[in-house]
Amino acid sequence: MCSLSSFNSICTRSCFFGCQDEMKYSKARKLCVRASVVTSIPQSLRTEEIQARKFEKFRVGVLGASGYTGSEIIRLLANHPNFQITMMTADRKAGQSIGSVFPHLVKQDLPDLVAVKDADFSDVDAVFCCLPHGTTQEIIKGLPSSLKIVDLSADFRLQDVGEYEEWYGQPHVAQELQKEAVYGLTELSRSEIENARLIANPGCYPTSIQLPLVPLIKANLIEVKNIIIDSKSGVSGAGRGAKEANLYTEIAEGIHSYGVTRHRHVPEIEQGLSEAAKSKVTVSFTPHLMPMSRGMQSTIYVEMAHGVSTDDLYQHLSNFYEKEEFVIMLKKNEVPHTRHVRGSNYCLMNVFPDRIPGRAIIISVIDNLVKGASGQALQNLNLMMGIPENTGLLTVPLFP
Ligand SMILES: NC(=O)C1=CN([C@@H]2O[C@H](COP(=O)(O)OP(=O)(O)OC[C@H]3O[C@@H](n4cnc5c(N)ncnc54)[C@H](OP(=O)(O)O)[C@@H]3O)[C@@H](O)[C@H]2O)C=CC1
Ligand SMILES: CC(=O)N[C@@H](CCC(=O)OP(=O)(O)O)C(=O)O
Repeated sequence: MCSLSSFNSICTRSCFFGCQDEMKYSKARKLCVRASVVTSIPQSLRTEEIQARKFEKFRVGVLGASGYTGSEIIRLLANHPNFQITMMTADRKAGQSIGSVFPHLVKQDLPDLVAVKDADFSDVDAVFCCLPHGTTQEIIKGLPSSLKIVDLSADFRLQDVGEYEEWYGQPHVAQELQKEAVYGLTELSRSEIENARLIANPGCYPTSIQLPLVPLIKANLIEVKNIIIDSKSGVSGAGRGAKEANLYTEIAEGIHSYGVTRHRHVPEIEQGLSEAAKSKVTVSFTPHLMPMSRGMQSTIYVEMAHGVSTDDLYQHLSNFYEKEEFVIMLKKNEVPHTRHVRGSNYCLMNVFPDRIPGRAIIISVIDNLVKGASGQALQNLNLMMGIPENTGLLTVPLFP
């Protein structure tokens, strides 16, 4: 018979099937889920909890289903074996069917969009909250305390409420919930996410930046001063709402910087890097808008610690992410392309030596709507519900 200690290393089908003895279900489930990065657990274990609750799947609500991240949640859940969308909300588009708002989703058998005030939260186990910041806190604070929530907005990402109020220019009206929220950068906080009720899903730029930098900072391989980050995003990052600045004529055939020195993601990036460094880290961060619908690249210029080479950075990141499903170090010298992650939950990265001795250039790419938003949100909800983290997320990128 297999023991708990043998589970700790790797969960294989054969070891699991031998393990029918006195092991506690929840502990086994957590260990298996952690190991699911390597291999998946048997369906029977996952469905046991669902069957015990007398319905086939966990019932999920999508708040803000008529927006871009909401529609990505719907797309990803279309083939998810354990989640069923039972409620979807919209604001201006309340009352409409999802097929009329998003024709590519017309074949999904889903309820019509309702206004949040008309949504029945007693009928769902978990919600994805895909609403604008500000609106989100107001709505989440009124939800039943039993609900699991993955919030894609920025409302619960900053631990320091004063910093939130300064950068977002509005008061925080759900400060108790802020204390409960867990920052959901999945690969870096698995155990906290598994036990969380409310996840603050990271911003797209902070995801692409922290995935390479946090492991390097924790290992003292790079200096934390003089970090320069140049990021580029597709236009879907700005949401579906009509804005003059996002018209085709304003975006096509050119690129431009925005939020120079004052983008709202600066405190979020600095919060994550400072926690890794255990000291205050400040960065130079400039985002750019690209004439593409989705995709994001961060090019990061760093100074290496004394005696450290780019090979050391490469080796450390390769080892750190070796067993991860979604974070991939490319072969040496291969350049990450946003086109190679479109529609997928992957983050591709690589490290290059700068011409200036002692400096390195790190490049990471994600799809802003997937690993930068809805894909990571689903990764987190899978973990929170005890489902293998990659479920519903093994979509192959769209190419070309
Ligand atoms: N787009 C991206 O790449 C990323 C976005 N995020 C964050 O995720 C959240 C959603 O983003 P995204 O999907 O792009 O945004 P969209 O603008 O595309 O969608 C917003 C959604 O919220 C609804 N909504 C707007 N105002 C209200 C309100 N007052 N009350 C209730 N519902 C409302 C809209 O309904 P209707 O359309 O019917 O008016 C729509 O369904 C935002 O907080 C964003 O910052 C995070 C990471 C990446
Ligand atoms: C291209 C574009 O406009 N991108 C958005 C970032 C999207 C995002 O992650 O926003 P939240 O932090 O608000 O969730 C922006 O720069 O505001």
